[in-house]
Amino acid sequence: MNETASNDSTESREPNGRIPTASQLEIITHPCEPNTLLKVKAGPGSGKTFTLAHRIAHLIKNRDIKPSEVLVLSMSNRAVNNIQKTLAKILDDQTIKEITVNTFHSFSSQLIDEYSQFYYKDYRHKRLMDDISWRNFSNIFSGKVISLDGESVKGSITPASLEKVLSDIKIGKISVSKAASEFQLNEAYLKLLIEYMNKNGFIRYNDLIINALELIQDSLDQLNEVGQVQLIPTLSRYKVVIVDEFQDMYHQLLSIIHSLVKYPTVNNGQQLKHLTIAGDPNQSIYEFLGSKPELMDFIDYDFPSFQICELSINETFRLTNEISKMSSKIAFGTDSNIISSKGQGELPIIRQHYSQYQEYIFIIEEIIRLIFELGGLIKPADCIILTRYNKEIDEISKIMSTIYDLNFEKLTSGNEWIKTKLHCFLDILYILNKNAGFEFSLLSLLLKIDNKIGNRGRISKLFNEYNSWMKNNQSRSLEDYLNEQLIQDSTKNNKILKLKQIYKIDNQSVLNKINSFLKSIRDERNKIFESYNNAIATQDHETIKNSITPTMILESIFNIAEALGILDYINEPDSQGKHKVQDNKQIEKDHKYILKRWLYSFNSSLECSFANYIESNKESTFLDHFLRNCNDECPIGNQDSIKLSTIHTAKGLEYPIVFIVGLSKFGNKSYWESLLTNESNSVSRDLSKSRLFYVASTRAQSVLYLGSTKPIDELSSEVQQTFTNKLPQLLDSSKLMSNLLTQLQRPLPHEAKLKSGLQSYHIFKSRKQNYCTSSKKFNSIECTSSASVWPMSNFTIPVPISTSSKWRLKPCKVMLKLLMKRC
Ligand SMILES: Nc1ncnc2c1ncn2[C@@H]1O[C@H](COP(=O)(O)OP(=O)(O)OP(=O)(O)O)[C@@H](O)[C@H]1O
Repeated sequence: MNETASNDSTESREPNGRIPTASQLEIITHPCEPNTLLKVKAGPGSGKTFTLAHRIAHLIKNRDIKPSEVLVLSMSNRAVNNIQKTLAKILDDQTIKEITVNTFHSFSSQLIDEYSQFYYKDYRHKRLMDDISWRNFSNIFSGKVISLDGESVKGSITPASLEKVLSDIKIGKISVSKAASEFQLNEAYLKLLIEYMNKNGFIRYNDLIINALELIQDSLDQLNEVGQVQLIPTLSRYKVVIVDEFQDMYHQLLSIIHSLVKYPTVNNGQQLKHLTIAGDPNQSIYEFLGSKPELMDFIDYDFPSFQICELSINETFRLTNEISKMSSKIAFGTDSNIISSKGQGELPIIRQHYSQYQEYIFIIEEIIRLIFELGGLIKPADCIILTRYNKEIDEISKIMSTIYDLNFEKLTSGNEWIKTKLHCFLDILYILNKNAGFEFSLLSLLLKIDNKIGNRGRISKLFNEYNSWMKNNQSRSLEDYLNEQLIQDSTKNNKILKLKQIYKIDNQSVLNKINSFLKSIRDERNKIFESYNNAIATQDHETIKNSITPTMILESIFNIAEALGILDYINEPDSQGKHKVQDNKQIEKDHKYILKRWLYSFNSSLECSFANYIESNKESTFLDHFLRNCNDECPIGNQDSIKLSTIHTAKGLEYPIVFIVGLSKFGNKSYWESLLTNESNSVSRDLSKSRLFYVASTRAQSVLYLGSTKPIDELSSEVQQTFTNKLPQLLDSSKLMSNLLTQLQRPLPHEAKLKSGLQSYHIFKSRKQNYCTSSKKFNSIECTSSASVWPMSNFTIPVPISTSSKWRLKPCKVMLKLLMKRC
């Protein structure tokens, strides 16, 4: 069914033809008076994001709302991108630029950056502490004697507890003195650490929301005290606040929505802003952060004086009837009341597997079959594999690279490399650019090059010495201190050198590393800024923008990392825990595959950020831009790679072909087993698991696969009615084919292409068979079929990893090769 409203809908029509339906149109055209709340509850694929984008356009075109008066917030960058993509189809570029569409965290971050200086005299530019920076901080400051501003105090606490203490103090859960007594800590030590963090502008990701809330409150307090308008201009400008993915809200985000809606609006008297929220309670999967499906109802209590209207959309544009029906039945035991605009498809597929490894192989080879058999109609990027944990993604990606040499891409909520060992690249760049808090980056890197027992104690000593030196050398940096010490060392007047005393281990080797590291920093800084200054002299905007490029940054990072001696650290696998006896060579190999993925992630992050930088009007260097935005700017994937994602990360996305990994590492049971057997009834159902399954299964546009440990006839009658265990024969199923073709908007390849695809698939199968039955080494065989037209043309037949020379190269060379290749 495609119930399309005729009159007003023509005005909301997109140039390429998507027209809002009647229920969508009711939401789009709903008024946006002050003191009103519009709640949109709708299921997966009903077009909530699509409808919100059209509503924004409608309010601007027909309701006298200026683009700059609209604030749109969501949880994830992906949701923000989706809204912007739809807006781009219906509004012009200039209008879109004036609308604020952002994630809660990024919005808060910009608010703090832009306005804190007006409200706090001694405000320092902030440095966002991601998880790894925070761990480094805890490692450096969690023990021994710390001396800050001349005071030396003793502290002794584990890094994990320190992290907890500081977070709890920050959110006001505990006072400093109470925390000190509870954790048996020196109160002065704790105070000094907090002061140090504030002085350097250190801020945790979650603190962004708290700080923004504080800023909003402080601006209102000033207004009350001073009695004159001291409002934050952006906030007082908004008249309409729109929140997508509302089912994911948790306490802090609700507080900020509350403050924003209640923030005074210029020329609007006492009236509060209009609020539109959209979400699906059945897709609430962030319980661990505090989100609850009921929040969509509880919001009414936050705005008692508001006129509230609730609307819904009962159709889905993503799911086939079969997938929609199965999802509701298996997840919640209910019939779906959603009508599919796509009509009939084929039943989802459930397959029995005997081990997790076997399931992974099945998935990969099924993707290969689908791509080959349809002559390249299906691209690798049309397929996504959904897992519960990142660990499973690592295992699948390892098999994909080692056995099949396939391209894959892991979807992450931010850029993956930031959460890995490559985080040290970020530290290098902070130092290179002398960003706020860069002395902390220096300490973090020093902790890595001196990796012997006692390194935390040595770093504390170094930090204390630097602080005493600072008494006579105000405002000079740790880098200056180290340089001064090393110059004295080279003049051999070194008996009294503090640095030498601290690093007396290792015959000078740490000192040498520090020395060459600092030199390389100076050299690379000169190179980069010389290029920038030369460009400034030309006064040509283009030349200035291109004066610091991703390639230059990569080269600098590489040179500095080499001088720092940090490549060993990057190339070394993480420790596997004492109890696991594992083959060391295997661990090393595994690490190299993962490292390859991280490097791609870093490289694409640079590329993506550079593209945004070139488009932006802001005056800054690319290095500045990258350091400010690398947490938020995530590259959009390419067509040649199969997608891998946890279910949480894939929320809000849709793919033609979806595989849900069924088997779990622990025990022989499928994680979903309670949903698939008669075990679960409406009373015993684990609703968090149900919602997670629902989110996973409703990502599928055409074909859905699920793994199980049991054969279909041993599963519940619901499973038997809503699934099949037969693999889809795409060319023989007209329903599935027409569904896929409409979905993909690509023509069916010619007969010849289909034929050669089939041929290639047979070659793949038979060579794989030979490989499996032969115990001899098998050399890499390129697929020599004439079908060189589709993306898998240079697909490599299984190669035992020992025969691959790719990773025998020196790791640093590999790194450089990979990094440069993509630039
Ligand atoms: N009126 C329409 N006509 C055609 N396609 C539509 C229409 N409305 C939405 N769609 C399409 O339906 C798909 C799902 O839309 P959208 O992502 O906005 O759904 P959603 O409700 O936000 O889903 P989820 O809750 O799963 O995140 C998109 O591909 C979108 O383009």
